[in-house]
Amino acid sequence: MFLEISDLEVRHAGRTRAALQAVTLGLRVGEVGVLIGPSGCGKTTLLRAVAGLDPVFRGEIRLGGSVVGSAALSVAPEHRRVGMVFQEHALFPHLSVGRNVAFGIHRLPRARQAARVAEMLQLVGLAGSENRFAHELSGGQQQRVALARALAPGPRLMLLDEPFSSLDADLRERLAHELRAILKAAGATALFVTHDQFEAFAMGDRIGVLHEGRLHQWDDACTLYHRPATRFVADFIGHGVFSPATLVQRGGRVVAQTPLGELGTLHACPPPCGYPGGECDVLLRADDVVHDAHAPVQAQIVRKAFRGAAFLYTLRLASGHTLLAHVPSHHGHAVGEWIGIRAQPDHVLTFARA
Ligand SMILES: Nc1ncnc2c1ncn2[C@@H]1O[C@H](COP(=O)(O)OP(=O)(O)OP(=O)(O)O)[C@@H](O)[C@H]1O
Repeated sequence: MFLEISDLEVRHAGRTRAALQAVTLGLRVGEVGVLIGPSGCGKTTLLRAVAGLDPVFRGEIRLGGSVVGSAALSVAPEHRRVGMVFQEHALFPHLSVGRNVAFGIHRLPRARQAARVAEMLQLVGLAGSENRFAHELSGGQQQRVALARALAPGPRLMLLDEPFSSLDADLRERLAHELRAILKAAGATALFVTHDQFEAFAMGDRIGVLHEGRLHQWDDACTLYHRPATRFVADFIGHGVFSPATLVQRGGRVVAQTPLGELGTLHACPPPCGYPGGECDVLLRADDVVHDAHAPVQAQIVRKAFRGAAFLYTLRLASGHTLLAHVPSHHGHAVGEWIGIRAQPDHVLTFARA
């Protein structure tokens, strides 16, 4: 691993609760890692600890095999060779784009500086913009200049803290894909913070879900979605609801009795004895619940949200349980209408009752 964080604990002065606890993760050279989680979960603190801006209380941070941060040792931020891009673009408005990008490489001979600036601007899609001024650029262009500036000194690791949060949704999504391509072209290893899971999925080779200072899971997007390690991750990633279920053994297989009927394809499902009396909750995502006019179970549409090809329906069963379903948008059901629904999950995820 190139970046290795083990059992990291970070505490802020005057706070009783640790901002980060027992965080362990690793990134290989050239990988992009993304941290997501609700506001205050510790994302920025983790980046700041890696940069050397917040002290380590317990555990270790290693870069390229050497410890850069522990309770006993802290390599100064400027000696970690880490590049940073933060929310606000923080370009120098009175300097040209070229001078901004050259900021971290002013010790190089002028000709080499100019060549490196041109190379970085080419990489971020702003070739030939050296003489423009920061205030003449759009928000997205300014962020790309900030990225070029951070990449110019050839950092070993790039840290990006919600660099697109001030931009509109469309531009953000496009830039997330572009940024990934730029980081890959530069061969950069990067750790990126966002609270937007679509951005995380677009960017990350590995994604970490943080909650109240603890890392619940560190995995690729597919595993995170299909095999959430905890109830919190299951809830945070993707649209879904927990539905009460009773697991029962029937012959050689386990079935889950739910308000939507019996679910029988329980991949990697624990035996009923895994929960007291087989009573647990199953996660039903909006994609797992389909509209079927012939289904015996009926649900009332409580809310509809247009999502392009599909509507996201919030449904209520006669039992009072709530469900979510993606229903193709050519169906013209009205709010209040009762429709037939069926569960067809690929696999069923079970959790202990909250
Ligand atoms: N300098 C500080 N002094 C004291 N407490 C702090 C300091 N910085 C952060 N905290 C606290 O540490 C916890 C983690 O904060 P952090 O900024 O890392 O969260 P975050 O996930 O980046 O949040 P957001 O998404 O809102 O930026 C929060 O409870 C926060 O209030």
